[in-house]
Amino acid sequence: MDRIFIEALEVDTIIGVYDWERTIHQSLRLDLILATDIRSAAATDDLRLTLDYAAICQRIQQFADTHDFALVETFAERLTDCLRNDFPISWLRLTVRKPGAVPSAASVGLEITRGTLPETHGAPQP
Ligand SMILES: Nc1nc2c(c(=O)[nH]1)N=C([C@H](O)[C@@H](O)CO)CN2
Repeated sequence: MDRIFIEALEVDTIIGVYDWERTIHQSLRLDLILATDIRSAAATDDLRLTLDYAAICQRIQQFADTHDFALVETFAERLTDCLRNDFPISWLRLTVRKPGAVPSAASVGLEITRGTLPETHGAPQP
């Protein structure tokens, strides 16, 4: 299975559990890996036959603009549902980082993996 990736996408949103976080916008930094089969798009040179990473980035910022959550967990899970609903994504790995949330840490956040990899019959891959 081939994979399309998006690295270090910065999105602004309202996110956080504390009262002061409910009144400001903060940046999240996202990495995505999206499983797909690029062969038909490559054979025909046709964007419609692959996952359009620009359209996916645009959808992510639109999602961030129209939702506000307390937890990065909720943001990640709901964004994943949204992307899998709007694009033909059978499997994805999403990393969400919240820069500056813990000043003494280089980074905090989470990574989730959802869906199945067709050619591996659902077995997880690194
Ligand atoms: N597992 C999580 N822990 C924490 C979260 C979170 O979203 N998931 N959020 C916060 C605060 O909002 C923090 O980012 C503010 O600095 C604390 N812990």
